[in-house]
Amino acid sequence: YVRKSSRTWKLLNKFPGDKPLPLIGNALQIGFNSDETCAKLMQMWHRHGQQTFRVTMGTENWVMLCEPDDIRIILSHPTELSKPLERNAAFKPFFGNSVSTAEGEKWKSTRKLIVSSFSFKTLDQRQETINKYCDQLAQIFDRYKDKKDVDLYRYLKPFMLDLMCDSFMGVERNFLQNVEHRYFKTGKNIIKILTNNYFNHWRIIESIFVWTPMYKEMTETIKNIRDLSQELIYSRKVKTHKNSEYIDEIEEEKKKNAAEDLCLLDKFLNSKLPNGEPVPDSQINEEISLLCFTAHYTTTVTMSHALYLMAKYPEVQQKAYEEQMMIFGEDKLRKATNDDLGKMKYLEAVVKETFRVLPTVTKIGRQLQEDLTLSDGRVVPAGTSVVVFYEAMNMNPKLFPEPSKFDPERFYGNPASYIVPFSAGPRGCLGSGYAWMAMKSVMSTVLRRYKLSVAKEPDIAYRMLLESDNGINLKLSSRV
Ligand code: HEM
Repeated sequence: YVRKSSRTWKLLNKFPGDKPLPLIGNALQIGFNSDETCAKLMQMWHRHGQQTFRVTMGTENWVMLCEPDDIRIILSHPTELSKPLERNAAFKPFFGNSVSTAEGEKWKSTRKLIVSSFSFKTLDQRQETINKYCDQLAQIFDRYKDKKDVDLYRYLKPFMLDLMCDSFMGVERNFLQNVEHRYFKTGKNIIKILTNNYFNHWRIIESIFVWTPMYKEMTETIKNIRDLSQELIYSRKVKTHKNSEYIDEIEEEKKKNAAEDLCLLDKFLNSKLPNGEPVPDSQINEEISLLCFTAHYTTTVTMSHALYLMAKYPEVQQKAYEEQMMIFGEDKLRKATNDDLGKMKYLEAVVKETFRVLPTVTKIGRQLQEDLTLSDGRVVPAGTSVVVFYEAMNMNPKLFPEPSKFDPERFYGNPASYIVPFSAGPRGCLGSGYAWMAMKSVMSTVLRRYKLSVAKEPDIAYRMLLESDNGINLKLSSRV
């Protein structure tokens, strides 16, 4: 009765949705297996007429936004920047109060510190490092060509982590030569644990959770991620403070790049707290752990899925290959320049269509501080979580006719698009430009050298990030 008569409920009731039960809300409809939650939410979307709908998770109310105009309103909002409570509770054990969770001054200053490492001028200089690791990747893939299947995740995760360490942390780690490293073994469970944390509210009750095997698994996983960050911090400190040769090198580099220092980790190490004290290593560790993990994971799964879809649809692969041949001509093995990447318009359309059918980030959200008016005049009350429900928007036949068809032509030569895979606005992704560079460079390297076919269908799981539980297994046949 209290719920029904409240102002909040009267406003929420303007959105279609299943009737929530006291205390548990819509838990019965959502189920208790978080791997099935996304599918259950999609069923709700269909059941309620493929439009924005409401869900109650325990005592929390969510409005699942599926209309592009409303998604634009929330993502471009200048002050509604807080992430949902359950999302932050899920992320904090892993990444503390780092940039993607922080709010207010802490968030602003960290974002400002990171952002200059991603300026266009800086990105240009990073292509050389990307090419260095693309060469190593091709040497590894050559061992598989015309012989056995290769799981792309197995090599693209270390590839991306090498790039993150070398390009942004100033430390060469050579994970591509050590793909069995424990970071990847435990790292593959992280998205599952985060998703369980997000949807299984009982985990917030620490006095119960700490006694479960899931808690032990989570703490071991966190330790592995944090250990790597600590190692990077230590290595960089040794390099910069103990080795005068490096100091000279860095000073030289700084002069060359003026305000745009290339090494993001140095910026963290040299930054100060509001009271003038140096930022403690534990806080830097949270930022490095977040950046290294999320950046390598999102980029890996996206490019692996795009390559898988090209293997599955040979006519798409052929068109992407022809585009590569137009750009590189006879010199098939030339290193890609930034100019070349800019010309890969069809490949770009393939990745956008991949984002649509297999959205890497499946949901993002904001916890409303004030009432929010949507494009049709309905008001979402303060305190509600508004969730950008990518899977539903991307499958809406009004926006994308024949939505289950994989058709990159939708995006080819058509810059206007409803998909926002990197989010947008004040809290949008800081690494999108870099991710595009890395993805296009890898896909260009692969497409020019090998003809791809599917070796095993992936076992796709819709979690906070979409991933395949059995990797992405392809056959590579020689093209050169
Ligand atoms: C295909 C790859 C990637 C995808 C799909 C992706 C997507 C996203 C999304 C959806 C957000 C959430 C924004 C929000 O809640 O509104 C985000 C945030 C962020 N991303 Fe990415 N990302 C990718 C790669 C990267 C890379 C390579 C980096 C860094 C090198 C990066 C750094 C960040 C940071 C720092 C934030 C937090 C921004 C903030 O809260 O202010 N991302 N990304």
